[in-house]
Amino acid sequence: MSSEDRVSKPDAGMDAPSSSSWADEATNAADASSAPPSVVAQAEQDMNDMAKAQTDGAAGGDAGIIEPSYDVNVKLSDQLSDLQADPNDPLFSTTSFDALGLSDDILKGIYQMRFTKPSKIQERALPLLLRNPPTNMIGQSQSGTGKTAAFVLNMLARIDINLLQPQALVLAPSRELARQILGVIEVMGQFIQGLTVQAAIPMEREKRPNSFTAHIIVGTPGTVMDVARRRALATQNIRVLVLDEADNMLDQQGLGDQCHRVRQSLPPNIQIVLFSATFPKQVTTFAERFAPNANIITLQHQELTVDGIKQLYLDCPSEESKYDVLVKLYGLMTIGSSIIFVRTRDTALAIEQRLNAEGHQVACLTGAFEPSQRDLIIDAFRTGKAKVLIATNVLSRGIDVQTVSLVVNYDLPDNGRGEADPQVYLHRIGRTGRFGRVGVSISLIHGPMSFRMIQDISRYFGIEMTALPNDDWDRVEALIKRVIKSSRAGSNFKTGHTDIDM
Ligand SMILES: Nc1ncnc2c1ncn2[C@@H]1O[C@H](COP(=O)(O)OP(=O)(O)OP(=O)(O)O)[C@@H](O)[C@H]1O
Repeated sequence: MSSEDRVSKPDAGMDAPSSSSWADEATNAADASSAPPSVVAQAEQDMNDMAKAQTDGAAGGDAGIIEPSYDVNVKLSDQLSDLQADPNDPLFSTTSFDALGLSDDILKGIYQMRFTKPSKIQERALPLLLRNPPTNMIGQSQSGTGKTAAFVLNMLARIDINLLQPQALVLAPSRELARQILGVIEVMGQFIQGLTVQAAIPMEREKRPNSFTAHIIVGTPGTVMDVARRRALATQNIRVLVLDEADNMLDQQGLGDQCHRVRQSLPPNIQIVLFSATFPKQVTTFAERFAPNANIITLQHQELTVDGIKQLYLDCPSEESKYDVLVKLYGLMTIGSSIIFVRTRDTALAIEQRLNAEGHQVACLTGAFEPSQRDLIIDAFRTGKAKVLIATNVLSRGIDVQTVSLVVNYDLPDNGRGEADPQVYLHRIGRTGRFGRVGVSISLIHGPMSFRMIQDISRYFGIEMTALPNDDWDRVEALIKRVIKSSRAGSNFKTGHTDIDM
């Protein structure tokens, strides 16, 4: 397994957790997890309200058009303006981009992307990031709230365009995320004459550059470590280092060692910027050591979930029946785009083959594929050529495809010891509901272990998850369809907190 595969939890050849104890506890779990009628009725009411609000507020007319997410990707919307005017929303801000002291070329890039106002994290982080002398930052905000633009704008503002040397380096945990960030830099920096950006990610031998000389380098830690060691990357003028998904990057079980080695190859007094939606306690100390004396913007667990994402779970009668649920969900999954998260590469391949053999069209992306294959698959997903993607945790973080309206946790994320991994859960479901949009996540559970896991996740974030009825598929389908369809009917922004409050 290459280092770039190690996103949050390795997806390599592990078997799914054994559910042998299920037979004994089946009745309990089924009782405990089948939803009382009032919960289901409440869910139905909420989803009807949400769907109605979406349809009422929809501008209409863009159904079927799918744009690459890093291109011109934000539709101007009155609904978004409403969210950005709500002090309780993570997209709220009182300032404008104009007030941040950015150059005209950078501002043109921002407005070309149709960003009208900063989000909360952008409003709070940017003045601190841009201040001189540069200060380190550890920044946390909910998934899909615009952290990328915050660190990209800081880098663009700090580049000396006349110095043809790498000056800023971004590390991301997967090649897909590194390529996405590179795309954002290119679009945002398109009016800065002479700006160059280069990816340092695993490539087939014949495509590998001999040297990395662009102003901004975006890469995965293993490759960056390698090119720095081979002196193919001149590091002496690098003055900004960004770790996106920083908690994952500093995790000592994963990419931590490589990130530390990259850091050691850079000049001592550089600005270090760490961003993520999650900073679990065990990583905080590492983060503070990695980015000393940083300005810190953090959130409580309870503030982390995005309220535009309707979180559901379905108690399946058997492990095998989870597959049947996928088949039933297929029609809903193709209204927008969907990601099905599984635990292992083997499961991903097995489900892909079975669904395709049965006449459904699905794609699959895991760390087992060749780099060029991975690029083709994610690009097909971004442009809507592939609408349903089965993936391991390799895609759980950072991927921004605005058409994703449904995330399915076929297997719940676990920490390898049979316990839930709330952080990975949060990142996975955060692939939908981006920047004020609505989305649905459905976790398929079976047996007491996964029931306990979903309870632990719900307790961790202080949220109530909604159980779908497991004996009335027509009703489940109608409920989900209304939300997803309305989200494709026009601009799929949520229209206020009450739409989706439980
Ligand atoms: N100020 C803004 N106005 C409108 N749209 C924005 C703004 N800032 C960012 N966006 C859009 O919001 C989406 C989510 O942004 P981004 O991918 O940076 O989120 P994130 O906070 O990094 O999420 P994650 O934690 O999942 O990585 C992107 O499509 C981006 O173009």
